[in-house]
Amino acid sequence: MLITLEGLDGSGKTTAWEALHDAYPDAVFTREPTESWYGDAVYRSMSDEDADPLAELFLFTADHADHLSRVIRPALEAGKLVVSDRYSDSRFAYQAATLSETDLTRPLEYVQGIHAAFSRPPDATIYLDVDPETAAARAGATNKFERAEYLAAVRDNYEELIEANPERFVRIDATEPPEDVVEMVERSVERLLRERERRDGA
Ligand SMILES: Nc1ncnc2c1ncn2[C@@H]1O[C@H](COP(=O)(O)OP(=O)(O)OP(=O)(O)O)[C@@H](O)[C@H]1O
Ligand SMILES: Cc1cn([C@H]2C[C@H](O)[C@@H](COP(=O)(O)O)O2)c(=O)[nH]c1=O
Repeated sequence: MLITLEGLDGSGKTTAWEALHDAYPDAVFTREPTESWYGDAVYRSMSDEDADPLAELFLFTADHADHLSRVIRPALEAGKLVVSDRYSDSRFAYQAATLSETDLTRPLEYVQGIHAAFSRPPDATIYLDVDPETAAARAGATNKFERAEYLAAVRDNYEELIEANPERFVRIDATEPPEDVVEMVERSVERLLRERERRDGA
């Protein structure tokens, strides 16, 4: 089963992802951008204020393709639980926001269309919901995406994704204290695994 953690920068994904390690020692914990050379290229693009948005989308997408073939698909084929800190929804939400400043029409559909041909959608996605101002303040503007105005557009895209796939997303109020957010995430994962077991056994 593939569970992803999504949300704005600073929403607390990594805090929750780390907390889950103890509860699920046999699971595969992974993240995007990855630590491969494709991931390095992504970080290089993120540090360039003038990076071409379309070129940047394809760097992120190349990193995802490598992540899928090297980590995600083998782990799922081995029957593992996989928990990924960011995954394809990050591209849909972030790069669609970046591409909205170009001539490309319907960027959200465009980015989803690129993935449809080769990606593997998550079975469930935990969305840590936080307002853009809190997100930007927590994240500390360490990259060009961590600005409240841009994050507001990213959040609108996440909302569109949730509206289109309500059964896949679990929304958690990430403005609550960290220990409460972690507990809500842990309970959600427990419930998702129980439901999965019930479905598989039926
Ligand atoms: N619920 C919370 N309330 C207040 N601060 C929090 C909360 N969750 C996380 N933080 C703090 O916000 C900062 C970012 O947290 P974290 O790295 O977990 O977020 P993230 O979603 O993974 O961010 P990014 O996408 O930028 O990596 C950290 O300093 C963390 O301690
Ligand atoms: C996977 C992915 C990530 N991003 C952005 C979102 C964040 O600003 C950074 C990743 O930073 P982190 O602190 O290491 O989580 O990258 C993106 O724009 N598109 C993506 O697909």
